[in-house]
Amino acid sequence: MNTDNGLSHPESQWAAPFTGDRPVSGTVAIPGSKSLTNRYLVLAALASEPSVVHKPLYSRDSELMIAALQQLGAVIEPTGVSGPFGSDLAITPIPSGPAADVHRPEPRHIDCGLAGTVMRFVPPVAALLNADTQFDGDPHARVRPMGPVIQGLRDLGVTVEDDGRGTLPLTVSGTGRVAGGTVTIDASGSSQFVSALLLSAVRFDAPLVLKHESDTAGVPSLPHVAMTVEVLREAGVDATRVSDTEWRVEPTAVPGLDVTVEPDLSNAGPFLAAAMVTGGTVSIPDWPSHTTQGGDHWRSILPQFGGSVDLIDGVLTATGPAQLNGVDLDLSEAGELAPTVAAMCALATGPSQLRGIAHLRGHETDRLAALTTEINRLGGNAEETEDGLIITPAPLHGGVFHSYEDHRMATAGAIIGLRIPDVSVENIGTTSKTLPDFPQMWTTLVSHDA
Ligand SMILES: O=C(O)C1=C[C@@H](OP(=O)(O)O)[C@@H](O)[C@H](O)C1
Ligand SMILES: C=C(OP(=O)(O)O)C(=O)O
Repeated sequence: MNTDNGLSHPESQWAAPFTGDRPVSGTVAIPGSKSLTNRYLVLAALASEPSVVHKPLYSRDSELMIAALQQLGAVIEPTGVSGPFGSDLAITPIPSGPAADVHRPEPRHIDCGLAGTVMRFVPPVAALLNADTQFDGDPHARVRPMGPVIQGLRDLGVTVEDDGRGTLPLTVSGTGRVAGGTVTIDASGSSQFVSALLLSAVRFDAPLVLKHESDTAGVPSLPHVAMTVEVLREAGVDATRVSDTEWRVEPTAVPGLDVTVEPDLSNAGPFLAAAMVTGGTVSIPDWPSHTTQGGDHWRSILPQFGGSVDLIDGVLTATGPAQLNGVDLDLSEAGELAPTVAAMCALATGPSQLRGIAHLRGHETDRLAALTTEINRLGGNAEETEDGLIITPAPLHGGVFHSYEDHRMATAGAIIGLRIPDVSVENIGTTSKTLPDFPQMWTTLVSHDA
């Protein structure tokens, strides 16, 4: 069995651990949610008092968010109180008020990496400063859609310059204030366009009424918008979901936050899938009894593959079936689970159809194309539809599973490698986007004798 954690050579191929017929069983503690960590950081930076975020995620996406907010004037430091995944964070907010800088400072530069939360959530924060802020990121970040954030800010009176493609790179020229008002955007490409404007609206001059209008589709990943509204409301902000196409946020002097980040339930997915595809049993502690994370959908998804799921005293336990069923799933509410689901479908005994995820073409990579190519490269039978994938059982064989700089592609390859010998994942280090310890955690779980 391979025990190289792959981190020493992040560009190399990582031999995925293969278990043969042995069930994978064990307990895996999962670090904090990317989505909650980055929302809390943004809101803490916009608050009117210092905040503490307990159990934050430490990963490339959250570190990019910390660096971005520091560029804009927030002070973010470890408190010195540490848990298993790192220190809690103390955040002193960005100084508020119009023209906080008497002399307009030199332009600031923000690296978004490939983080959707950074490239979407931070430009509206920059709009609140009396400064120019330039945003850019990884090569693939330059094709992820940004148009509705740009248009929304322009409709609010903010000057945003891009090269006309509606993507990074772009420059936000803030004046120190954003008026607020009613704005309509097409958020069918990403729920993050909605969350971005709602979060910064706490510091707008007047209430924000944000509407979604589209000829093609509704807002995907609605639980993530619900998460934004809940994070705002828990912080004392008057934020309202009027409908699935309209939200309202009142400007509020946000008191300091004292919040604890839940484990990342989407990142629990590959470990639960390990139980599912090998007929094993995997438990995840600290599963929240109430959550807005889309990853809570595992509780309804895994039984459709034939597995069983129990949530007892905050521990979620999944047990895999003798043979995986195919599934027919609308994943529009939880598209970020799709690569993990697709890996299970590729190992299932019946055909599967995944629907409602056309917007995955704008994720870290075009995930529908990437999953189709990589599953078929290993002998599988996957095809793209207009809004998803059809995956039909076919005998798989070993080979290289390419990750396209996408953490969830890399973990999908690892799942398939549990059951198919000689699968290598190219650039397993890309899992550092949200789960830097993935290779070590995976190897530890898979090597564990139940
Ligand atoms: O707001 C967030 O934290 C996220 C929203 C979703 O984006 P999309 O609506 O673009 O799928 C999700 O897929 C992404 O991983 C995180
Ligand atoms: C789509 C994802 O990330 P991002 O926040 O970069 O959009 C994801 O993590 O699956």
